Amino acid sequence: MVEKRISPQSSALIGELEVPGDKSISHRAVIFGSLAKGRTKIDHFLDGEDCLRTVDIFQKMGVSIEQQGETVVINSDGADSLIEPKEPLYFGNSGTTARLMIGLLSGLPLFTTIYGDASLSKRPMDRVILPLSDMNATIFGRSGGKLLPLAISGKELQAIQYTLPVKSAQVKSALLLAGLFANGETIITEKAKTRDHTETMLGAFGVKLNVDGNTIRMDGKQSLKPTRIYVPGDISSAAFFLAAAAAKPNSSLVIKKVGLNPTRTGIIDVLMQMGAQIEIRNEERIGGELLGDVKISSSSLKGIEISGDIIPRLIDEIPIIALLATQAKGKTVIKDAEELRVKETDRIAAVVEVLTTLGASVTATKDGMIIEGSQELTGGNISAYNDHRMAMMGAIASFFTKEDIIIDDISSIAISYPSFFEDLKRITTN
Ligand SMILES: O=C(O)C1=C[C@@H](OP(=O)(O)O)[C@@H](O)[C@H](O)C1
Ligand SMILES: C=C(OP(=O)(O)O)C(=O)O
Repeated sequence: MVEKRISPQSSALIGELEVPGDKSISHRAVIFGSLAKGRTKIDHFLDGEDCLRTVDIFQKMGVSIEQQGETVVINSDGADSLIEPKEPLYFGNSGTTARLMIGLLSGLPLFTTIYGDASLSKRPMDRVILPLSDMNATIFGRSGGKLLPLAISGKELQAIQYTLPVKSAQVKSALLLAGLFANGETIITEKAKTRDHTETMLGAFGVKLNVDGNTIRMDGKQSLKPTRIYVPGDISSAAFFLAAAAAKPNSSLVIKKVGLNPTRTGIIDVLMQMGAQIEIRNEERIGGELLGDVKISSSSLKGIEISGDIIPRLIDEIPIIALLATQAKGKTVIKDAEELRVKETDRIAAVVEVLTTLGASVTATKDGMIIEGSQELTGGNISAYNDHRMAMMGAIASFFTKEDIIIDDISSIAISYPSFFEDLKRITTN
């Protein structure tokens, strides 16, 4: 446990910053690089705990991966060369590693057992196991096959046509990874578009797939060709500073080379709708992914309703959006976000608890929350619930409190943003 006391921050957020690489893209780069025969180099990789779990798993299956900070070099003999790990594979806190790897391991001729930390062991895995079972996968798990630990007896799978009942890029990606090694054509339809990094990166690794609206079609038995990947800055990490700068008077901040994939920019749309001043500059596309510089200046903000198809485009940003809403004029209503209940912690309950402790008026609903605006925040003892996004939201709250904030444990921040406090220091003056 690493407790942290943060005094009220009077400084505005000023300057330029590049945030670490995108977590979702970093995971996928390691997975696809390990499946491709040859050398894949990844630049601006996220050196965070979740992505290091994915690296470790492929090393345990015999892939040569050299990782030094933000540079990763993978030399693989391809998917056929992966060896059966002698020990159970540990997925730590990472839902993305778990869901994607369950999909992949189901279709490879290996027996594996997998487990995670206390948080991951509570998160639902049946959302991937059920469609994989339809593909003929053999997976056994705790709690009637719903929870980790799992045992997977990988084998040849049969492609399926599937409409995702949950709006989840992890489920979509798990099925695409299983589909890569299956017989036949995998057809996946989503009700709302979720992050499409898997589809984009499969294309960069030479896999042929067809995306038509919300439907993806991909033939199985395709092989991947190695490539070079540049990982854009993680907009989900940038979101903490963008939100702080939007509301803290006299702020002017530029986040450079941040990922601007439209399936991830719900936070930019929300900030604009709330009245933030935002400019996007220097847009470019690398490896199919859009990135650019985002300039934000403080302004007076208003509360809005956030619901429907935008939710998957900002799902991980809801804790920081909720904090921001306490500083806007009027009410903010968040709906259709029941997925928050099955993240690292129940993020609806956690956000409401933390903001209430800080003196805000927030009500939980079954699929979101209602946040009153123009709230003066006090300070006090809060829990991070062992959840990186809750810990960073708590730290940013110090820009708006009158008293110190004491966060029970900030160690989870290393999951997605190990240099969070150093970066925060660079853009503030106190
Ligand atoms: O595919 C991914 O990389 C992710 C998808 C989202 O989860 P769901 O697929 O559960 O919505 C997101 O919350 C998570 O941080 C990363
Ligand atoms: C939900 C998250 O990640 P994961 O599902 O990979 O644990 C997150 O990073 O906010």
